[in-house]
Amino acid sequence: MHSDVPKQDKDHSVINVTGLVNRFGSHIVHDHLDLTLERGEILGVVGGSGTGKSVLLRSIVGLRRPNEGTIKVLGTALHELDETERSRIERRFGVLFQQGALFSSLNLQENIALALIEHAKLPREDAEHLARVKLSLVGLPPEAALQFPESLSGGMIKRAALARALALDPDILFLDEPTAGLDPIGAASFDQLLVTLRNALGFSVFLVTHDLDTLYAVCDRVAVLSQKRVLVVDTIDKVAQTDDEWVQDYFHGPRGRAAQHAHTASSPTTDSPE
Ligand SMILES: Nc1ncnc2c1ncn2[C@@H]1O[C@H](COP(=O)(O)OP(=O)(O)OP(=O)(O)O)[C@@H](O)[C@H]1O
Repeated sequence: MHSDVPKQDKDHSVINVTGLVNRFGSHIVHDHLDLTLERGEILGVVGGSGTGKSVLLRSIVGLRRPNEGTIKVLGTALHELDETERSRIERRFGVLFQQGALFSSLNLQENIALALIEHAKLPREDAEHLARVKLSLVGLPPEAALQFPESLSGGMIKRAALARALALDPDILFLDEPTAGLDPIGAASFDQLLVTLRNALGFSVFLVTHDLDTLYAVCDRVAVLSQKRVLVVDTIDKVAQTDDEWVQDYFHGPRGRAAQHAHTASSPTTDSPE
């Protein structure tokens, strides 16, 4: 599936993290961590619990100011910008947090329109029209536009949250555990949707996940966080060969082997033209 990656310009990475340090009191989470997200790629970020995946994501999207280091997003160092300039760059991000975070008092169309009214200053009618387009983009039926989050399945909520993250046509999509809580069929269908949209729209994806099936199905590269840094970042097959205890347990334990077999078995079918 990842053979379909849009053409990448290796000189134009969209995120450059250099020498990142994050600490909470005496607890050092990141110690001079470096990482790059290339234009158009889906980068999976994995690591044991507490290795700092979410803190890294929050630092990059500007929700946490790092103690040291530089984070360049789309060529600009975020933390050097004033509020107005930063929000201009941040509009080019789409973020989907683990807890979907749709407003329960708004229907789906209103949830998505809100971002368009607030940030793109669209009139309500245009915003709601565009919201319906986004909902259909993520595969939701027209009638879902008027439904409220509480009446939807977990899979539909994830899709609606993705539609909202895509509302402003982002250059970079940040996803924190997007398939958590979905059954395997719902998760596989979300993975497929993500690849389809990335191929069609060309955005870059920073994906934090524990889901091995997702890693095999969607990621062009995988970064492993360990010992306060990026231990390795490469294609999943190369990462899986890294001589590290956590990597070996993760990729070659029972779940890792099952995910790899499932991917190998499905590859010829998914890669062949329809
Ligand atoms: N606001 C905070 N105050 C203090 N410590 C924090 C704070 N946020 C995160 N941490 C600590 O930073 C470390 C990294 O947390 P983070 O949530 O990024 O881990 P993670 O890799 O995403 O873990 P998981 O896979 O379990 O979600 C943890 O030890 C956590 O307790």
